[in-house]
Amino acid sequence: MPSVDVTAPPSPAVVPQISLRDFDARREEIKEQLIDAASNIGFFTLVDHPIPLEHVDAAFALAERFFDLPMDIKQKTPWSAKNMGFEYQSQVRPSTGYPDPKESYQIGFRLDDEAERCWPAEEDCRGFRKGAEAFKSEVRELSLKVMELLAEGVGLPTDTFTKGTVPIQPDCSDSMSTLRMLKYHDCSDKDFGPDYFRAGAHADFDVLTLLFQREGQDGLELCPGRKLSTEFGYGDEWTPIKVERGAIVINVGDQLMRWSDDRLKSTFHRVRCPREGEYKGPRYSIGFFNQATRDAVIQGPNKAYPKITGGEFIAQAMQRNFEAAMAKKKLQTYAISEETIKANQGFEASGTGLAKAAVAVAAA
Ligand SMILES: O=C(O)CCC(=O)C(=O)O
Ligand SMILES: [Fe+2]
Repeated sequence: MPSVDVTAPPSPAVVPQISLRDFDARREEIKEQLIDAASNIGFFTLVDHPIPLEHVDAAFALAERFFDLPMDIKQKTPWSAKNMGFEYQSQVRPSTGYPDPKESYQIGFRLDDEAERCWPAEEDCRGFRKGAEAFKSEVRELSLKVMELLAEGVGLPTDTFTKGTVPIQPDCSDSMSTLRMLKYHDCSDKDFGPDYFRAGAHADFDVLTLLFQREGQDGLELCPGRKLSTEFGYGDEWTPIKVERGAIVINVGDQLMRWSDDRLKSTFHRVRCPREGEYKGPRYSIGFFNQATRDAVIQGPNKAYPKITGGEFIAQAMQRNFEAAMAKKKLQTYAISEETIKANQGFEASGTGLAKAAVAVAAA
């Protein structure tokens, strides 16, 4: 009998590309392709979608305009626990134990005073709010289409995920969904070695993530969860997702995995640092995170898990992440700099709520 070599590394995953061409006529076919990709790998790219390239370029230009501002101006709109505002090197991943070397600015859907104060003043960043709002709406519009097909495909009412992420009208105060502009720091003249990541391995907490990347700024890699044979995939084979102009990378998050009774897979991914000979300048990306509203009740068609609200789900995920980050204490690979600690001072809350964890671990 032939023996099976269990030590052989798994073969790299193939990330399916799905075209939305002739959407109305091909709706059923596209639904099947989405379900197939989401069930088998949890990641796919979307092409022939309605978002014009110029709009994506304009959104990246806005992101650059914002991130180029002096730190004290950016800190006028600090991140709030409602998932909006600016943070700097404060997102600690349990897989690494150090904060991702990046900064980000998040835009939510809430319409209250707290949301209002998260916007940079017009005189600080001309045209930012108008442009970012327009892009956010456009991306949300597209994500609705995808989420409707995914809901039908797993046997739930069409509007389950769309109603459960951003209530359409009129009150969005419950929303945790967010458009997030990201800038990973310049790595020129630095050599971090193979164990240092721009974004440490993680799975997203949300329902569905849409990610825009820029050509020449690669680094995103994925490792489907079922192939993870070691903690966070160290030593496993990771599949790079090369940036392709116009293609949007989409992935299933943990909330959708639970909402589909684990049929759709939330897959581990990470952003590696550039290697010698590769472009080492900053990397920009823009993610749209469809997150369940605080009160949305998450339960799959076969009721494989008890009901949980979006709010409870996130609270539990944050707690797990916090504990894992504390347990990891891997800060020997990366000492939090004075600059980071100073930059985070005065923040009411920061990053994913894990900044305190970072500082606490640094002090331990
Ligand atoms: O910036 C990227 O390419 C990936 C970002 C990501 O995975 C995240 O923010 O959850
Ligand atoms: Fe992610």
